[in-house]
Amino acid sequence: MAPQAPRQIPVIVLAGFLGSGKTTLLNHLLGRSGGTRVGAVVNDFGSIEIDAMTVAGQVDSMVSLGNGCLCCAVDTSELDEYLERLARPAARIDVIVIEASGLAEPQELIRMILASENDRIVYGGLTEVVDAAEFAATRARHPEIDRHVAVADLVVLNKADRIGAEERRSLLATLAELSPGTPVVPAAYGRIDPELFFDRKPRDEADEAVRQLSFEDLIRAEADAQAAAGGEASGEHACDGPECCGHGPHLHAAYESVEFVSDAPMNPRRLMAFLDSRPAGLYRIKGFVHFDVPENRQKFAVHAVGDFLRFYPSAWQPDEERRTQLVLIGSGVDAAALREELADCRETGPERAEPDSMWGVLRYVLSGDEPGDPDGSAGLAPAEPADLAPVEPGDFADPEPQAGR
Ligand SMILES: Nc1nc2c(ncn2[C@@H]2O[C@H](COP(=O)(O)OP(=O)(O)OP(=O)(O)O)[C@@H](O)[C@H]2O)c(=O)[nH]1
Repeated sequence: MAPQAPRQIPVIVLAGFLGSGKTTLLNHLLGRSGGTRVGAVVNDFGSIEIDAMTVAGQVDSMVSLGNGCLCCAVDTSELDEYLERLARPAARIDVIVIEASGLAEPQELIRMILASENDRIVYGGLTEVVDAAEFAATRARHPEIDRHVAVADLVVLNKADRIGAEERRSLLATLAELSPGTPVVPAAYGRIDPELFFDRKPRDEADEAVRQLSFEDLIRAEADAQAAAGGEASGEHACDGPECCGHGPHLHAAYESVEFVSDAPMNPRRLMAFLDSRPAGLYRIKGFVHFDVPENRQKFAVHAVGDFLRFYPSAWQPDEERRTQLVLIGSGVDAAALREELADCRETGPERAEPDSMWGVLRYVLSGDEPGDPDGSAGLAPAEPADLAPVEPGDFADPEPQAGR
């Protein structure tokens, strides 16, 4: 009897602009993977690997890559090494998910996976997560996003809880136009059916409009782009700069990340003043905050995406160092000034902040009726759509949150 060819492990790329909900979706899938063993490559744009910390502990095997976008930070052979680690038979992984940074070029990742010499893996498709509340503004700033949607095999219209029926209809029509024939799944908190992700049915090869891009397609696309740019095409991707791929600057060329770490606790009022006045270019903030305020000594995960701001309290692990770790990602931001402003938010004296100093923070915490973080990872993936905590009139000395925040 001829030996059976080993089953190939699908490698799925999970992409989407900054803060669209990739980690939330991945956590949802990991919590519901059943017997499917998932390996993950998690790529953080900043050098503090917040996403990796959030996913760790849930995934069966993980490789984390910080400080840059996968599309430029590694080449095919390096990515191959990471995939090799996850695909080794001893790990018994069924599917590998690459969570790209919110600024990565998915096409470059696909190209690298298709060029992989590892015969235990096979490209499994691109899932593009779209932030329903931010998509229109993001497209206006970055028309390149259209290209990402166009090459997707599955589009998740996430944060559907943040938009109305009319906007939802209009977004679905736009997405259908950008990626004809591609399934679009509206979701809140990335709660899609795991079957959709792990067990995707092969596309109908006869249907040109909806079929998955092949390596030849990508080579051809690259050749066309290179020819248009007056250069030579090559099969191997060796990205050496923002303009190198022939289709305009990579998204991350316009962004920088600023990291902030403090062992001293943060003063809640000063931190809220910083967050409420954050510059428009500072699109994304994520991380964990340590407040040493009586009754509020939990670990507070914080997320800002555009105008959106939320805190998610959870318990510190017994052996976890209580410290603040933040990554701020923006365009045209003054990194030194941001670091200085954050340093000024630290508690300096021996006196402790009063419990009522937390009110400004607690306004951005999900209400007590919410099931909260289902996996205990960092409060990043509430199991239900969320409202802000109910606020009694006159409860707070500070003004109400601004619209959208
Ligand atoms: N209202 C609402 N918030 C969501 C939804 N999905 C995710 N979020 C919140 O959006 C914020 C960002 O989510 P993440 O999953 O960290 O986004 P991401 O795409 O991994 O972010 P980057 O890796 O920085 O690009 C968090 O506060 C999430 O709780 C959703 O469907 N609705």
